[in-house]
Amino acid sequence: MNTLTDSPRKVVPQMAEKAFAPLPPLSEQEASLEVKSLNLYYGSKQALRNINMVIPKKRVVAFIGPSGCGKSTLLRCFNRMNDLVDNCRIEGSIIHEGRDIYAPGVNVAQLRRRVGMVFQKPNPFPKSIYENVAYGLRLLGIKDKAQLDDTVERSLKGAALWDEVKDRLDSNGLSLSGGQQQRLVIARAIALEPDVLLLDEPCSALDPISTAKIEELLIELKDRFTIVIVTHNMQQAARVSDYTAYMYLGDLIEYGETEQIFFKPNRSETEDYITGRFG
Ligand SMILES: Nc1ncnc2c1ncn2[C@@H]1O[C@H](COP(=O)(O)OP(=O)(O)OP(=O)(O)O)[C@@H](O)[C@H]1O
Repeated sequence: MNTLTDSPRKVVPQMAEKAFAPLPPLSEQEASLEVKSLNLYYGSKQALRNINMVIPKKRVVAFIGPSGCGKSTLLRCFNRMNDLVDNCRIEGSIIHEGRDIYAPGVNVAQLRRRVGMVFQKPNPFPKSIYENVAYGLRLLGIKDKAQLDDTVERSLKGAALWDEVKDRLDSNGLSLSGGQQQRLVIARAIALEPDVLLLDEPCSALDPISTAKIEELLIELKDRFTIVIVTHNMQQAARVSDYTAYMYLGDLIEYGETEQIFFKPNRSETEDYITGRFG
């Protein structure tokens, strides 16, 4: 039985063991990702400590915390990007669609199609706008022109970029502005119809107007996708996320509804960070 899809249940965010007060249930949402007793080491250095959390479906979850606290490391665990790091060792499990993504035999390429990723610096391929979006579909063997055209258009519309590029789909993706490039990369990711989108500081290289467009886009996209975003910008976390996780030195210090984390944190460490007394 697929426990995630067959048995709707309350999703209760679990906190680091040393967290003081239990949080109320997040909602009646189903879980998209469930992290269980996750420890991660780079060589002998432990970068994540006993992380337990549930990421609910079709919500935006933000990871915040000072530099080096493990936000990107945790994000990269969700599509096994840390597998690419030589001396990285992981203990514990992450359940996605009822399966531990770290179990033997998991097809990592397939996992990465279901759990797409957008990086800090926009990284379009040096190809046309059209081919950037069609790229993953072609890798899947899709050749039908009408199907490709349709998916490219839907994905560019989904990424709020269609109106700006529909007359120049043959132009190189690298000719777009930084903000447009980031939306192109999002279009490329959603063309594969993932169920989770991971974003690692997607706006840190963008101007405020482009940032605002991406933020609006994320709020629209959560109707279709589960979104996990790492951000240094606390206002951004407050604006776009439903749930916020505060991390410090590899620990998940507090995780809960964004409003609660920002206005009524349970932990003094969270409050110190949110109010700028620390970090
Ligand atoms: N490939 C790696 N090899 C060794 N140590 C690493 C590697 N990547 C990250 N680390 C270390 O793991 C810890 C967590 O890093 P991570 O990049 O996840 O933090 P972060 O919270 O995302 O930081 P930032 O906000 O600065 O991006 C840091 O101490 C970092 O130096």
